[in-house]
Amino acid sequence: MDKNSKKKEIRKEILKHRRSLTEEEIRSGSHAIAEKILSMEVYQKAEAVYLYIDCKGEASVREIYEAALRDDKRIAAPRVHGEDMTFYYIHSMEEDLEPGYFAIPEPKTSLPEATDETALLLVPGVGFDPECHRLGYGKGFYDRYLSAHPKHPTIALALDFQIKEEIPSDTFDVLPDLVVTPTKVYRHS
Ligand SMILES: Nc1nc2c(c(=O)[nH]1)N(C=O)[C@@H](CNc1ccc(C(=O)N[C@@H](CCC(=O)O)C(=O)O)cc1)CN2
Ligand SMILES: Nc1ncnc2c1ncn2[C@@H]1O[C@H](COP(=O)(O)OP(=O)(O)OP(=O)(O)O)[C@@H](O)[C@H]1O
Repeated sequence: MDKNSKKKEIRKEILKHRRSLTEEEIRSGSHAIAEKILSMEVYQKAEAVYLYIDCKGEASVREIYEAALRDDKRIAAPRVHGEDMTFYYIHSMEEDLEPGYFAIPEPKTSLPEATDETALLLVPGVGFDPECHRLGYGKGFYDRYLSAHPKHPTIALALDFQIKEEIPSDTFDVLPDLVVTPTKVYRHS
């Protein structure tokens, strides 16, 4: 099977599994992930955190968002423009977002564009492998963003079922520095 068909197959399988999760599974897994990330120096030293607005069974960034607010860090979230993604600073998930690309809440364009090139960037994903290869929705938004903004430290969040033995990789893939799950931290070699 070619690489893209293989990716499609893995994506389909993981998304199917994701739809069967309970709120409680997502909540407890996301809590364990948040505890790990919040204890890391890379979080504690970050002046800003670029997060994603989780939906449809993705690992939740809520606790990290709340901690970052308390810790007086700047917080930014992505908005899709054509093939690209721009981050905007937000103060509140309740007030600063509106429904956007595929109904994912996105920051309003009246907000200031984020300019913190060394912010800690939290990466969403559909699947990962122990070498930190990442499978997304197949549109390449994070690969393109990270190849244009290479200075961010990056941490991907995943529940354990999202880790597969091997995700086929492409030369343009930009791997996150770490993949954090409720039970493990993966770092590529
Ligand atoms: N929470 C979150 N925000 C994000 C991303 C993400 O992965 N997660 N993105 C990362 O790139 C960007 C948006 N990328 C997306 C790319 C494709 C689809 C998409 O095709 N969705 C379809 C099919 C998914 C499915 O089969 O479930 C859909 O929602 O119907 C959605 C988002 C920016 N914001
Ligand atoms: N740096 C880049 N410059 C231009 N195109 C790119 C770049 N990175 C990825 N792409 C394009 O994006 C498409 C999707 O890539 P890939 O299958 O790796 O997506 P994905 O990582 O699963 O999805 P996503 O990043 O949206 O969550 C590819 O067809 C590729 O051509």
